[in-house]
Amino acid sequence: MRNDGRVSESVDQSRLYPRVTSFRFRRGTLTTGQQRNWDELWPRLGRDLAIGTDRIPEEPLDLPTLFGRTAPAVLEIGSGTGISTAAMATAEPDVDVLAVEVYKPGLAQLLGLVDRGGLTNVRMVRGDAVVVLTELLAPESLTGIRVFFPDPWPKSRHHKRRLIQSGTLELMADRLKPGGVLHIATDHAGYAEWIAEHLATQHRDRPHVVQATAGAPIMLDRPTTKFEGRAEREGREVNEFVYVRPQPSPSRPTESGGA
Ligand SMILES: C[S@@+](CC[C@H](N)C(=O)[O-])C[C@H]1O[C@@H](n2cnc3c(N)ncnc32)[C@H](O)[C@@H]1O
Repeated sequence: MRNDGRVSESVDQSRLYPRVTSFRFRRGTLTTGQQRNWDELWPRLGRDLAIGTDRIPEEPLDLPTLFGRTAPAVLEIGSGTGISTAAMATAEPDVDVLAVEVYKPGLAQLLGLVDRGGLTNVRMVRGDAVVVLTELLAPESLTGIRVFFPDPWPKSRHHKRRLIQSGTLELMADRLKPGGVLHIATDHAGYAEWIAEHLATQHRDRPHVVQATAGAPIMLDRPTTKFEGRAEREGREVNEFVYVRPQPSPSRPTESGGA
């Protein structure tokens, strides 16, 4: 597809495109209240991305301008109905949250939660999170990335649609600041195995994440969403992955003692 130079050279583009999307379009009608929220709030809080192969590249986001301040920023991929987004943004007012979702009624619900909660630290994008990562966000711009209950695409022939792939992991790692956290949760055993395998086989000489061993710079407590509640009732284990982008290793002194 494109590479206009904005994408960090360290991310292997050939592993991202061509790609199939990790979502399927779902029709969704807004309730009257949601439509009112959409009309009133979306122009201020949300941004629509074009979808399709013939679209023109998106303008990159300037996070301080978007949020009106400079603060640690978290990207939540596939925010669904925004339950976790709103709860975590409420609990962490000093952190800015960018929620990306393709499902319009979910975003409309989140708009309502943001409005009722008086939240000033949430912004939304309607579109493909891979486009957001590739075109809108700069390398080392995020303190966290949350991927809660990504669609598991359980059939083997659909595994290529899973959001977590080597290329997307590398892209996520590239967009994280050193020390930034990638937090993934899934209730699907097969997807958990897949994620663990992909995390374990990252190229260590390319942007990557490693298992977190110390405290994280953002909260890790999630509220129970619809997906987690159902998993609990049905006896499925929720697997959680908390990984961080390592700090660059300090340059070794040369033999003459210089840096
Ligand atoms: C299974 S739901 C989980 C929703 C929410 N995270 C939760 O825990 O309730 C997965 C969501 O991810 C969204 N999604 C999947 N791939 C996406 C992508 N590439 N960009 C944006 N949203 C995506 C889907 O539309 C769906 O709403």
